[in-house]
Amino acid sequence: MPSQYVSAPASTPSALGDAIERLTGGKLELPQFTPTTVATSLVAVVVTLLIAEQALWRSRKRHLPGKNFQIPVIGQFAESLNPTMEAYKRSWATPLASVSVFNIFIVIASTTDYARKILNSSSATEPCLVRSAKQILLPENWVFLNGKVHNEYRKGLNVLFTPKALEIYLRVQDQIYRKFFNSWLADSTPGFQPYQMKFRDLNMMTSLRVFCGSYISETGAQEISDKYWLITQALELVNFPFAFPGTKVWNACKAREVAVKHLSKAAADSKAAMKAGKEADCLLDAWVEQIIAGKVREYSDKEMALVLLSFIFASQDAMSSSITFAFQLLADHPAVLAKIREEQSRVRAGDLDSPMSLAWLEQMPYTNAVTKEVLRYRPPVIMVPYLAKKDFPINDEYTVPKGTMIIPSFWNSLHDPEVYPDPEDFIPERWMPGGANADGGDSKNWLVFGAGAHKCIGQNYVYMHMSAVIGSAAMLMDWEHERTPESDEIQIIATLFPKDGCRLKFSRREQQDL
Ligand code: HEM
Repeated sequence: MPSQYVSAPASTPSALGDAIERLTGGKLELPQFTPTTVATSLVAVVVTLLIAEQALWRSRKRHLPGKNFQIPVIGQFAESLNPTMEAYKRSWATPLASVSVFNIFIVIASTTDYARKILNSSSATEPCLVRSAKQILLPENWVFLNGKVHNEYRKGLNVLFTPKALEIYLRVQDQIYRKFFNSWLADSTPGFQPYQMKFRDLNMMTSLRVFCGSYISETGAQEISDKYWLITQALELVNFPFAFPGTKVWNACKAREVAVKHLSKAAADSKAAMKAGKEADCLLDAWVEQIIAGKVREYSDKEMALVLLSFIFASQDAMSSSITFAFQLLADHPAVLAKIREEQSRVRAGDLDSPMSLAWLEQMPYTNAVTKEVLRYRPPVIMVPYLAKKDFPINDEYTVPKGTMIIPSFWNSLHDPEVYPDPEDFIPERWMPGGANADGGDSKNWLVFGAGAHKCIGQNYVYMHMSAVIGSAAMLMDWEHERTPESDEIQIIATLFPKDGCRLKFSRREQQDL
């Protein structure tokens, strides 16, 4: 049997030497590796790579607007670190634009038709969120599923947003709002304070209590809320590529570990309580109720925790942004606030103690119109990064190359004067009978929640949350806004916020004002 390994014949070196000598006439001259030749070769390699990089950029971008040359290696990384509305608006000035960051080729699409085409082409595109999202949310999280398996998973989660479930959440929400309102009213700090982070806290506590009821302790909820900011900070369009200790992504992963620990325990506790016959009073309970009834399949504690994490991840920044702008805009538009109060007084008929209900909300078209207008005027999510899974012909002239990050952007659609007259003005009346958008239906420009298979699953909860918080605040409190030169400037921290942090002062509304 031949051996598996064969040694080289002992004669090989001398045979090779003989052959070389015959070929070179005995004069073999090896190149001289002087420092100069090494340096010259290195320069040649680097220059070739740099030319190739620029050539690749040009070949991908073709005729699309974008810089003619990119900064080697990093491209437009510096700009992506501190995104500004002015820079974004420049990139939305043409229907398609192109940028490159760390050689990630990015196409930005800013018309309604292109945005819809990208969001609805699930065979060619899929959400890629920002690159850090997979590290933070964990690759097995359902939000990274696509196609049929994503649809199936999502169907199972729809039970969490039925009117019956939303009614339960509304009761929880009202308690949290009142707790926060009271703490703001009790704050004796003189003058105005930035409220953006306080709205964030309100929103995080509302989410945690709506999702987990009392299965998370006060300290646990506070711990998640405090650490969650680290996750937001890591959501840059392009992060430093490695999650080394101390980097934003590393800190965010640590924050996620804490959150998942608390959320998994909450899921286990809800299962035990519901089996023991408890009445559902939070999202986890509503979910377990459906599981026990056999209407949806079993989910492990970790799986439920990751779904809740995805909800917090998807909602926290966007909701905080909208609530911040709602308070600022209402202070700046006292006539709008007065109309909300008039509607609230009428529907509540003087009852300020009962929590808001879905039936009440349905009778508050003006408050709901304000919610819609806040979302349109300052859409929290101005773009969603998608990935071209294959070459994707976006129009007859241009095919987005496979592997491109392709970003549908929503600002232009929501500020389109053809659809929303005077788009730069805050006009809730446009959604009321007789107004330009009175049909209230989602026109094709209404991209606040995206479109297609991954359209926001929480949108009904968003409308309800916004209208409930605005309505209750309007009845219970007065507030003033300190306008600064930066009040109308927009800062982008994953979503949009007023640059000065929204400086407000709250006071209790006297009974005779009601
Ligand atoms: C003002 C608040 C919110 C805004 C503006 C918003 C907007 C969006 C947008 C634009 C998308 C991407 C859609 C697409 O790719 O086409 C999205 C996805 C998503 N949103 Fe929201 N969202 C908000 C609040 C919420 C809330 C409160 C929840 C959960 C309770 C939530 C859960 C999700 C989830 C899970 C996804 C991914 C859905 C999927 O991949 O199937 N969002 N949202």
